[in-house]
Amino acid sequence: MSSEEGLSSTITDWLFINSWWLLLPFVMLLVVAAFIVAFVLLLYMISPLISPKPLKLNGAHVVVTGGSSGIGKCIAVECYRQGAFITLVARDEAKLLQAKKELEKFAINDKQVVLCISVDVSSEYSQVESVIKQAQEKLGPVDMLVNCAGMSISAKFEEMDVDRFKKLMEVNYLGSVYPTRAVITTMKERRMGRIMFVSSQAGQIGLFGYTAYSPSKFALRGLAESLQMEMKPYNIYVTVAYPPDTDTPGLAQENKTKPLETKLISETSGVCQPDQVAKIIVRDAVQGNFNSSVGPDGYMLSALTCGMSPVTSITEGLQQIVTMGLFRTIALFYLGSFDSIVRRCMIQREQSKAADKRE
Ligand SMILES: NC(=O)C1=CN([C@@H]2O[C@H](COP(=O)(O)OP(=O)(O)OC[C@H]3O[C@@H](n4cnc5c(N)ncnc54)[C@H](OP(=O)(O)O)[C@@H]3O)[C@@H](O)[C@H]2O)C=CC1
Ligand SMILES: CCCCCCCCCCCCCCCC(=O)[C@@H](N)CO
Repeated sequence: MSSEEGLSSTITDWLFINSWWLLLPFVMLLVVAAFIVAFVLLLYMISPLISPKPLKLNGAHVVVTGGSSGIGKCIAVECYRQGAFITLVARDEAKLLQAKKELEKFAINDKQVVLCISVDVSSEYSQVESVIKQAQEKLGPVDMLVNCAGMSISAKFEEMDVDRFKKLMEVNYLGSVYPTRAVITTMKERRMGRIMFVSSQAGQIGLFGYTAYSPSKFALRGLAESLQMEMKPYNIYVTVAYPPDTDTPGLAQENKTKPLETKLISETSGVCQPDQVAKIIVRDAVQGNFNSSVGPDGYMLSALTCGMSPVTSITEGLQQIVTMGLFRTIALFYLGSFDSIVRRCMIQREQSKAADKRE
């Protein structure tokens, strides 16, 4: 007797039946059930991975807060070049008009319009709501909102003016909540739209000098994740962008007071040009990608910090699964080098203080 016959006779003995083939229907049922379970599991895994339909920028109405300078201006240019109608939002009217002039050089047809609105996005919700209403009356419902208005202050925690913590939260976080709140009802009704939040690499890792800035950028991620879960059934897609240092008036301003440690640590991922950053951000927003990063460091940081954030393509999900352990290993080296920068700067400061005393 072969071992197989031996096994089937043991099972049939145990079940008190005399022929193994009587088990066949049960075995088949089991196999079918297993297939159904596997299929349902696969559907669950695949369903969040289905990519949204890209947004057509030609003829779309795009609102860009912080659109009068730096990254925001370049995002506006990028959308305008693809045929969009643009509303620029910022406080300084002269800068807005200047940006409008620059944008208009890139028109691709004579119907395109650039509207300028002067408002502080962080002051009063009612004000923001009323200017968005004006913009919608003039250029139609908003198809894409880019929340780019923001500012950065870097300093050591104990040297940061206490009111700056509140200020950065107001401008960077609430200044993104208000415009979003003002456009979302119409987007839901139309069952379409894109919301973009411009965070920062400093919204993925906390760094020396960014105790006030980083939290305001981390907050955007929490907002974006929650909002995306609410908005997905309405075909509204949320994107969070995490740019590295980018050559803008905002960065020049920040550099005036930046601690040496922050400077040295930030140099790790270099300085990008705003038009390149804007191209990547606009491409990701059009595709409805939840995550938008720039450069190899940006790619690693995003894979490493993906957590429970939504996935928008099968390749993105697979890449995260495969690379996470490797990137964590690399990250440990980065963290080691940041620690050593901080230690070296501290020793240097103490030495120069001691030398000053001796003189
Ligand atoms: N440059 C960089 O290195 C990086 C920047 N970022 C983020 O990108 C965004 C843009 O940065 P960047 O281009 O450097 O900045 P800029 O300082 O060059 O531009 C900031 C824009 O936001 C507007 N703005 C600022 N505060 C307000 C407000 N309260 N209400 C309305 N508009 C406002 C400004 O106009 P006005 O002053 O007239 O209101 C301006 O148009 C920021 O959110 C920043 O945190 C992220 C990563 C890197
Ligand atoms: C595998 C792990 C890779 C880790 C890479 C780490 C790179 C750290 C560099 C951080 C740079 C922070 C830029 C902040 C820019 C900003 O928002 C302000 N300039 C705004 O003005």
